[in-house]
Amino acid sequence: MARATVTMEVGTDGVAVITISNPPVNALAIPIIAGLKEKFGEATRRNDVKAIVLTGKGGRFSGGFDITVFEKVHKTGDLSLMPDVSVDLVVNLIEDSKKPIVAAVEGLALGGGLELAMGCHARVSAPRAQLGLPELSLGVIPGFGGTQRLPRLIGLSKAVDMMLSSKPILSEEGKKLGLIDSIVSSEELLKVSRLWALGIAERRKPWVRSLHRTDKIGSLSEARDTLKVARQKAKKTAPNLPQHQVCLDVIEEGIVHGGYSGVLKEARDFKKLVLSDTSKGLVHVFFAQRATSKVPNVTDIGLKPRPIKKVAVIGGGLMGSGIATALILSNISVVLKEVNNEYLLKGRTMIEANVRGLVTKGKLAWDKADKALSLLKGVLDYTEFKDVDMVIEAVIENISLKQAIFIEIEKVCPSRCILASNTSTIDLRLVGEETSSQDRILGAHFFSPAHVMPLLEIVRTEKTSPQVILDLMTVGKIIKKVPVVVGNCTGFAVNRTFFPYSQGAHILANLGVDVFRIDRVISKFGLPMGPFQLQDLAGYGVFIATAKEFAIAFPERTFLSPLMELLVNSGRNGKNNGKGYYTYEKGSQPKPDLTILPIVEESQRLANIMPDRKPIYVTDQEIVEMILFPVVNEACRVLDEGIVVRASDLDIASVLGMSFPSYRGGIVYWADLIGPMHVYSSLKKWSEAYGNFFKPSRYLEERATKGMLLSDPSSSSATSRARL
Ligand SMILES: C[C@H](O)CC(=O)SCCNC(=O)CCNC(=O)[C@H](O)C(C)(C)COP(=O)(O)OP(=O)(O)OC[C@H]1O[C@@H](n2cnc3c(N)ncnc32)[C@H](O)[C@@H]1OP(=O)(O)O
Repeated sequence: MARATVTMEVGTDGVAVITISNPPVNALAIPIIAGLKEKFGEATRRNDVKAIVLTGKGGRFSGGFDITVFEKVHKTGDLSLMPDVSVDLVVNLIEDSKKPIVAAVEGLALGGGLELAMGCHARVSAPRAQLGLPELSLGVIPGFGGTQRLPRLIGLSKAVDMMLSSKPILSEEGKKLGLIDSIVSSEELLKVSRLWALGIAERRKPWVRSLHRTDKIGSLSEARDTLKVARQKAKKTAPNLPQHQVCLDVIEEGIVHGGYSGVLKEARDFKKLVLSDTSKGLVHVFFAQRATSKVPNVTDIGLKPRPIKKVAVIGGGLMGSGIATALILSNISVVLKEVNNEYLLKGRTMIEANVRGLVTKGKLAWDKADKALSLLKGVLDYTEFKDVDMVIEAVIENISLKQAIFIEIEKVCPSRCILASNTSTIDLRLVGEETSSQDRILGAHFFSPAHVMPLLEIVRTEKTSPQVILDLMTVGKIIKKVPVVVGNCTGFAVNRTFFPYSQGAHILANLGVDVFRIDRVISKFGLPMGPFQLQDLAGYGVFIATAKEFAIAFPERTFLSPLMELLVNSGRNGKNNGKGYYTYEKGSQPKPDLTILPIVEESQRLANIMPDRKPIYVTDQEIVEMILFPVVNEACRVLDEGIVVRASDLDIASVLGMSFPSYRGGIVYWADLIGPMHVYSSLKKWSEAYGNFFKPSRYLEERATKGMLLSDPSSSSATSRARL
């Protein structure tokens, strides 16, 4: 591994260039911070140095403070691992330096990286550098003075927006806003930055200390109004995220009592937030997402991904058209195959609507939309398949139809072509059973809407070759998905793990708990909607079909709720026909439909699971746990069976595929934080009262009783509980 170093070279012009080197993103690791303190100290003392330029090696300024240090703090609880950077380095050694310092920015300056740059007296940037303060997405606030300097450089409103959204801007926008002083080509970056620094030393250019500026902040009352609006918005959009309100409070402190006072409060509050569960969860998700790229015996055996330029999608329904949209948006040619012109037209219309929708939302430029659509070709036969690199079959969930398609595509596609199925339920061994191409067959399980949802579950069988898995992982990344490689089983990793989610909700409803209360409690926990509203959205057909599938695979733990069929019989089909648990009218929020209550009562009568025929009493916390602990239990079985490479893959899959709140770290992480023993003993109690659906799995029982975490690798010992 390359060493983290800070170097300094002093030129004959009297400019010291201090360079951060810590590949791949020049993260500000502890040795880098120590190195910066040392070099800035030295440059300040040396008589031959007139001015200083700060830059990053390898075309990237810095990706910010080293997030692995947060991880260490989370594991140990030891805050002393956090170095004092904000005052010691950024205020004392950089901003208050007697020698001018210019940041030469290229590639990216994020978090602490941008904060260092803002402490400098000017910033020169190469084109299209990413500038941002994404700390809130890690559960903290900017901690090197960013909450104070960004508003002073670009104005309060835009600064609040950048911090609360965690989204970066490009240097071109930064120039317009005043964050960047000049944009020059990469080749000229250092030369211009040196001249700029000398220009400041010779008083030809302004010597600006950002923390002392007030001109962009406006009056106190204007600032308070802006912050009030931001607070109200954050309460609605991020109700469970304390860092949003803290960030606004810290900004306000600086506006009322001055930048330095703001910097001090920032440092204090930053340290409190680092230890929060929110930060633990979000930092875990950051690394969990990156870990999915590492698949043993696939990504570590020297294989190179093969280029995938042309993909055939079979089936232009909701999934097929979404998948085709994702591909063409990333410059991959698509042949869309349907069985007749009518269906083909429908598919094409959906794809066009997807693409135009992005344009309307301002997420895609018109010319890019046209370019993407020009990559789509509709066909009714297999002629075009002769030179495709990959096929993704996305027809209805019918085994014999899929088998027939795979026999056909094996014949017409080149022998190197990857044969993927988007099935969400069917065993992939069956899909390719009658072909002799099982080494190139795998699942490409997208989540609906496929051009929006970020997860791609890649399902391999024992026969799928590592090369084919690597190729699909690479395509997944090209089309901006997060590919997670999983094993083959009913429902694969995500649907299998979350199957008990709606089952648990139905058990509670049949035990007499109000369905609308269940939805409210689950939304408050952080899922975008409750289980019943989700059923309305997905349509009851999907629910009934998957319940049947799981009832066959896992009969001992499937609860057959009469409710769904009663709803269908009463003419309801959820959002599809505007009538479900809720009523749906265009332009307004779904409203609870109280006329379903007699239907729920009928279901309760038929299910007959209430003890003494009386509704049970549960707290809100019990509702969350009775719905989500069975999910944890199934996750344990998935781990036990080796369906995922590592526990954190299930975390990322739950966050990206099921919208489990990222700030809770994913389903397994959340359970580990609560404690496996509590999960186990609760399930055991409920299984005794309400049956096998809740029965703890062997894996959960073993881990809980041995004091291990659910995420511990099999060989870990009880001592690892101290990790959380
Ligand atoms: C006190 C301060 O205010 C607090 C902070 O600064 S907190 C940090 C703020 N910075 C961030 O949040 C940026 C986080 N990083 C990113 O968003 C992205 O990594 C990036 C945009 C910089 C680069 O993206 P990309 O090129 O796709 O590479 P990506 O795979 O994400 O990262 C490459 C490697 O660098 C690591 N990395 C990236 N940023 C890191 C950081 N700030 N600290 C430690 N490691 C980091 C990743 O974990 C990954 O490691 P791996 O190869 O072992 O898996």
